[in-house]
Amino acid sequence: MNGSAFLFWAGRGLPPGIFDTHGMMTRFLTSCSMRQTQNIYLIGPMGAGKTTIGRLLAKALDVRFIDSDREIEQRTGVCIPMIFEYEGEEGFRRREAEVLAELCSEDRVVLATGGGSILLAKNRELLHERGFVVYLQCSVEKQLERTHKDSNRPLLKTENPRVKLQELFRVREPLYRSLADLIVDTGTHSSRSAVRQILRAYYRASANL
Ligand SMILES: Nc1ncnc2c1ncn2[C@@H]1O[C@H](COP(=O)(O)OP(=O)(O)OP(=O)(O)O)[C@@H](O)[C@H]1O
Ligand SMILES: O=C(O)C1=C[C@@H](O)[C@@H](O)[C@H](O)C1
Ligand SMILES: [Mg+2]
Repeated sequence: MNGSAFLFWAGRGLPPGIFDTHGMMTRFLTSCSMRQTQNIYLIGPMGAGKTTIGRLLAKALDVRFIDSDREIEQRTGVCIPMIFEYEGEEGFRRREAEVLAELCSEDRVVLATGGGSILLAKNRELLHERGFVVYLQCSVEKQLERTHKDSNRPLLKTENPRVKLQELFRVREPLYRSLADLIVDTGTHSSRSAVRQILRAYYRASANL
């Protein structure tokens, strides 16, 4: 293992319980093993659990958690639906790319990205370069279940959110997959179980360097 501290928990040993992975399915892609990184970036569709799992993961690693959607809201002082209303999706994507570029310059962070952040090639490149990328995956049915009470997702303010989510899935799923160092199904696993899978795979990837 390279002596420079590229592991969050370098020198501290493994976080307790991360091998406690009974019954979990992990698809581990080794492409990241050539890159040194101190960051974990969560990608995936709305309601997949990026914010929820990201918080838990950062806590387990004792590193900073950043949610790019919240960061955009804090910087602009308005909520995401309002940005969509005044500047359209294009305006939002511009802001998102700016914020992402800044957040990707940080080290030792767990970053929950916006569901559409992978649409721009420059964002995908940055995420790939600077972090261990985890695709949190779940079915459209699960997404609907998890998002139906929340009005903070402008793309779902439509007559038929199911159709919208299916359309987004068709376009985005190949992009999420192509970028992922690890894919975790949050539809069938609890948040805590997802965190354990991520820690285990990240540790393995780092140990392969
Ligand atoms: N296994 C699970 N993993 C993650 N979240 C879950 C799980 N089961 C239920 N949830 C719930 O799903 C809801 C949506 O999760 P969350 O807001 O973290 O998704 P998100 O990916 O950040 O969505 P968005 O892209 O819209 O910000 C939360 O209320 C969370 O508690
Ligand atoms: O899937 C999307 O395009 C979005 C997901 C959210 O995280 C927000 O970034 C915004 O609502 C757009
Ligand atoms: Mg979120």
